[in-house]
Amino acid sequence: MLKEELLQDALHYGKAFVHMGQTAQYIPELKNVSKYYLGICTIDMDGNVLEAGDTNIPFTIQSISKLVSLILAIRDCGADHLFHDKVGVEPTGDPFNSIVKLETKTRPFNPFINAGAITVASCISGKDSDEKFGRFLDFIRKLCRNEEISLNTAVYESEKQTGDRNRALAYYLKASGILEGDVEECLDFYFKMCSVNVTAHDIAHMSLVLANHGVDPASGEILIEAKSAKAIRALMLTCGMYDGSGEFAMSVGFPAKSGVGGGIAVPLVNHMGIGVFGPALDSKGNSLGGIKMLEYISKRLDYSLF
Ligand SMILES: NC(=O)CC[C@H](N)C(=O)O
Repeated sequence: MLKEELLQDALHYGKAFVHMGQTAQYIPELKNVSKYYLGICTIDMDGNVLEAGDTNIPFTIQSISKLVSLILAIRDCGADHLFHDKVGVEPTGDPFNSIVKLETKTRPFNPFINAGAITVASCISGKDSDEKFGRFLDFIRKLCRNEEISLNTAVYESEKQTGDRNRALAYYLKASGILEGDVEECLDFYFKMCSVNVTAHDIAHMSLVLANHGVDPASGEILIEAKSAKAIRALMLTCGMYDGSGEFAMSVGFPAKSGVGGGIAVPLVNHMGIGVFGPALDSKGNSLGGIKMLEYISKRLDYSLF
């Protein structure tokens, strides 16, 4: 049984590693965040919340937003079209912002690397970036059960100003015929969705919905089709921690999705949702303290998918 004491122990364990990581250096606004924050929140199927550390500090969702945009894109253009014509479902073994495979393969390997997520963003319905982002916000507020979720304008502007690598990926995808529509509108939406402020508690709730096959256990509302929730959990396991996914599967054994803001979302099927925040990142862009806390919990509970 998971108890708050165990989360406190995990926090204590994770904190010992934080000094070895650093905040995302390529996004100026994220560079300035203190790397010493660390927190973990769990919510079970009955709505019981356990927390330790910095669970109410807002941070930008970054790549965890790729879960939300993927659900919307599946809804808007269908899983068959999306996974057949636009993005694959295979891990790359390359960093999240890599461009190297775009020339040899027609579609991005998976929806979680930046090239894949930018493609997915282009598949979401909406006449422009504002309309797409409005739909994104409505949906993430439901997934997190928090009406207050909003854009961190400073981070959005910082990303937009410095996102030339993402711009390069997007224009390459446009030239290959994978990305359709206006590239700048698509990128604007992508930068916005990555720059939404959330807390570890919000991420725990989103993970809970994924763990409960797409249904919000509190309201009974179906937010994600069960089939999509299953596909997304599978993709989280194989690609959610980028080129660190294999190691994470071995050491922790849970499906997870990280973001360079320091968040990790972990849905434990039929059990609970976990949300982690720790902005000190490892060399792959995953939360260092966050991974250590999850490793600790997985070992102490002897709970892993494998
Ligand atoms: N891994 C991440 O969280 C990357 C997201 C970030 N917004 C980027 O595009 O580079």
